[in-house]
Amino acid sequence: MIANVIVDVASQNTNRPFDYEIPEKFEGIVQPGVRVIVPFGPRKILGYVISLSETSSFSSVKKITDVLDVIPTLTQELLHLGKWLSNYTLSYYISCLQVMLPQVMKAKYRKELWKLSDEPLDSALDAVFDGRGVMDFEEFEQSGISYHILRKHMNEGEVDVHYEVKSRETKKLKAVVAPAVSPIDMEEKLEDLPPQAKKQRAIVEYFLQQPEPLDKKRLLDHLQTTPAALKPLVEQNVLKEYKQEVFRDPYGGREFKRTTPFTLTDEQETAIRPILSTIEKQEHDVFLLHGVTGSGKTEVYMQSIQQVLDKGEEAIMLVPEIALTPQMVERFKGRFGSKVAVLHSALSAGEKYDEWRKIQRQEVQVVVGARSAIFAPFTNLGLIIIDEEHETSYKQEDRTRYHARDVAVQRAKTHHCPVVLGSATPSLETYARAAKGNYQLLTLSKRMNEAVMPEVELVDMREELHSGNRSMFSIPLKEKIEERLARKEQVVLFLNRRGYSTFVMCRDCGHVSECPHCDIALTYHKRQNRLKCHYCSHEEPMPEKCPECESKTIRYFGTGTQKVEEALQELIPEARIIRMDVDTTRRKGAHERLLTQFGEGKADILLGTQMIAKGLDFGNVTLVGVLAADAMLNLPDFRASEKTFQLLTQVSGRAGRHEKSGEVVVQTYTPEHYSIELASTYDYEQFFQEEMKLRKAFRYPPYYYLTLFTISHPNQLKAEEATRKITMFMQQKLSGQAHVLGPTPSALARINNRYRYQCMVKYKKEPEQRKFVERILHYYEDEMKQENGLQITVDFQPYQLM
Ligand SMILES: Nc1ncnc2c1ncn2[C@@H]1O[C@H](COP(=O)(O)OP(=O)(O)OP(=O)(O)O)[C@@H](O)[C@H]1O
Ligand SMILES: [Zn+2]
Ligand SMILES: [Zn+2]
Repeated sequence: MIANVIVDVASQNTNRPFDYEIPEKFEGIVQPGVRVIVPFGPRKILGYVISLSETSSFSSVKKITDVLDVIPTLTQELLHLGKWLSNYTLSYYISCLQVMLPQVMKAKYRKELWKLSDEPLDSALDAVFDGRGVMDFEEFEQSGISYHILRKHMNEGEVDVHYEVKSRETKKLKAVVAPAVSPIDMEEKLEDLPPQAKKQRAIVEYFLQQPEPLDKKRLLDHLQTTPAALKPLVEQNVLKEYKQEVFRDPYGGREFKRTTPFTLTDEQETAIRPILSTIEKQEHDVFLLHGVTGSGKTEVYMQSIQQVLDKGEEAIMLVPEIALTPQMVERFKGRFGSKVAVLHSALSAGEKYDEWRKIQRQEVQVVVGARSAIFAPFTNLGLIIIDEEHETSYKQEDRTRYHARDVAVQRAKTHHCPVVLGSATPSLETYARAAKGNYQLLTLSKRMNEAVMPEVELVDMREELHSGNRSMFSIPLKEKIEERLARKEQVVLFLNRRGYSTFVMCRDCGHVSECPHCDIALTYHKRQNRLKCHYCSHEEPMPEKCPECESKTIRYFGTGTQKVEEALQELIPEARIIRMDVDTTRRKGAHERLLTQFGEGKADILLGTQMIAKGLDFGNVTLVGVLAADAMLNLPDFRASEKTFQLLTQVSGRAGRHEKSGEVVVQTYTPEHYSIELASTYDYEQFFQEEMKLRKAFRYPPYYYLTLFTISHPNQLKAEEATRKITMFMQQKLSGQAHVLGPTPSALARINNRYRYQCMVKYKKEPEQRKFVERILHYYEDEMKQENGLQITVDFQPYQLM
C-alpha cells in the first residue's frame, strides 16, 4: 500500500502529495488524516497522509519511518476543507492543514503510552507496561507488538497515546475509585466484613450511598482514612481503582452558577423559530441576526445551541478574541457546564491542546472560541454561530488569509446545518446579502425590558476651538466627567487610535483632503511633504493653508493615549484613571486585571483604545466619551465610515446597561458626517443606504471584489519596480472590466526597514485571476526565497488596507 503524503515544507515544489510505501507493521494504521514521519532528502520530516492508493506511478518510493497518530488527527472533512482552503487563499496545502491544528501538534514532544484501565490488556502489552501506568512510546515500538492490538485497546478507552509537550510535571493523571460490583454484592461484602475493619466498612458504606466514581484523594480525605484501608477492597474486586486523565482546565476550580433558559420575548421567539426549524430539518442556511446592543442575541444563540445538543449534535460559537471575556465564558459555562470547551489565544499551548483534545475525543459538544475555533474537529456539527460578525479579527492576516465566515459556510454546507451571523452593526457585505435574500434576515429591534439606548451628544470641536478651548477635552465633556465623579459613578473614555495617524486636518473647519478618485483620506508623507492616495496614484503637495477656509491650522492629526492620560490628569487632578492600551496590557492577564480593578470601583475613569469597546458590562458606567471620532473616520481605508459607525454604536452600547441610564459624548470636527450623525441616532438602516451609494460610485465591496498585492523590499526602487511589473501584468491579463490600481506606497510605507508598495485590483468577475496570480508568485519564487529578498502577499479579501 502507498500513502499519499503532504510534507511539512512550505514551497511551490512541494505543494503536492508525495508517495511513500507503508511498511507492513503500519498497514491499517496509516490512514488518511494520520501524521507520519517520512524521509525527505537527507532529513526526516513530518507529513500528513491525505489518501491511500494501491500503487504508485513512481518506480521507487521510500518507506514511512514512523507513525505519530493511531487515531487520525484530521478527519476526512478537514482534509477536504484544507484542500478547499488552499485553493481559496492560494496558500500551500501544508499551511492550510497546519492552520487547523493547535500549535502543539507541530511542536516537538515526547510520545507516551498511558494505561487508563485496570482491566487486563493483551498479555504482551501488559508485560511491557509491567505494572506501570505510563511508558515511553518507544518501549511499545521496540516490543514489536502490533499496532492493531494497540488500536483495539484505544478504541475501548483502555490506553491512550499522549503527547507530552513540556516537562513531565505538566502531565496530569489522577487516581479514581469506583464500585466494581453491584450494590447487592456490596451489601453482602459489608456483612462479611469484620466489625473491627471500621475504615473498610466506612468506604463500602460510602459507595452504597453514592455509587459514582470519586477522586481517590478526595475519598480518603473525606473519610479520613488511608490507602491501606482501600487496598484490600480493591484486591478483592469490590472496588476498582484506575487512572483518569485530568485535563488542564483553565477555568478549573471556578464554580459557574448554573443558569436556565429565559422565556423568550416575542421578538426573540420570532427570530429563533426559523433557526430551530432549519436545525430540525438538517438543512443548510445562513441567517443574519441583526439585533441592537442588549437585545438578547446571546440568549437566542444559547437556546439554538440547546436544540442542537438535544439532537445529539455539536455547535461552534465564534466570538471576537477581544470579547472572550470571563463574563462571556461564564454565560456559556453557566448554561452548558462541562459540555463547553473554550479556545482563545490567552491559553497556554498545553491548555489549548487539552481543550482541542476534549473536542476530538467528543467529550464536549460546544466550543466557544476565537477565529481558529472554526476548525474544531467535530464530526456531527449542527450549528455554527458567529457573534459580532462584522469584526475584522475574523480575518486571518498572515500566511493563510482566510475569513472565518467563509470557512463556516463551507463547513455548514458539508454538515447540512445553519450558520447564524449576529451583530448590531452587520458588515455591509453581510447586510447586502441579507437584503438580497441570500441570507435570511432576523431582527431584534428592542433592548431587553424596554431599556432605551443612551442619548448621544455630538460636540463640535471646531466650535470649541473658536471659543478659545485648545485642549482635547471639550467643555461639555469635562463638565459631565466632573458630574459623574461627584456622584461616584464611572466614566469610559475612548481614543480610537494609539499613537499615530496618517492624515492632515484643518482644526478650524474640519476639512480633510481626500482622493478625488477613491473616496479615502490622503496619506501625509512627511519626507516629501506631500499628500498621496495609497489606492491609486494620485498625489498633491501638502497645502500651506486650508483649501476650504484658508485657515493656517491645517496639520497632522493624532495623539497617543499616554499624552491624553497626562492631559486628563492635569484637567481633573482628583480623578483616578486606568489606562488600557497595547502598552499597559502587554503582560499576560493584565487586560483582565485592569478591568477587574475598574469593575471593583478602584478607578473613576477607564481610558483606552479599541480594546475597551466591546464586551464591557459595568452597571456603574453612566458616561462614555469618544475623544476623537475623526481619527477613525479618516483612516486611509474605504471601510473607514463603516468602522466609525460600528465603533460608535459599540461604545455607546457600553453606557447605561443596567438600572442607571447612560449618556454618550462624541467629540468630532465633522458632526455632519453621515456615519457620525446616524450612529448618534442608532439608524443602521439609513447608514447602510448611504454607504452603499458610495461603495457603488467608487467601486468597492460589496459591489466589487478586491485583490490586494503588498510587495516589500529593503530597497525602495526594487519594491516599486516589482509592484509596477505586477500591476502591468494584471492589467494586461484581466478583462477590461477590472480596475488595476498601482503601484502606490502603502499607507504604512515602511515597516522594519522594508519599503512597502501595493497594487489593488477591483473586479466583478475574473474567473482566471488566480491562475495569473499563481504565475506571478511562480515568477518571483527565487527572489522571495532569498533572505532580505522580495516579499509578496496576496489577499483576496483584504480587510487590512494599510
Ligand atoms: N428573554 C429574556 N428574558 C429576560 N432577560 C433576558 C432575556 N434574553 C436576554 N435577557 C437578558 O438581557 C440582557 C441582554 O441580553 P444579551 O447580553 O444577550 O444581549 P446582546 O444582544 O447579546 O447584547 P450585546 O450585543 O450588547 O452583547 C442580558 O442580561 C440577558 O441575560
Ligand atoms: Zn479649514
Ligand atoms: Zn485615489
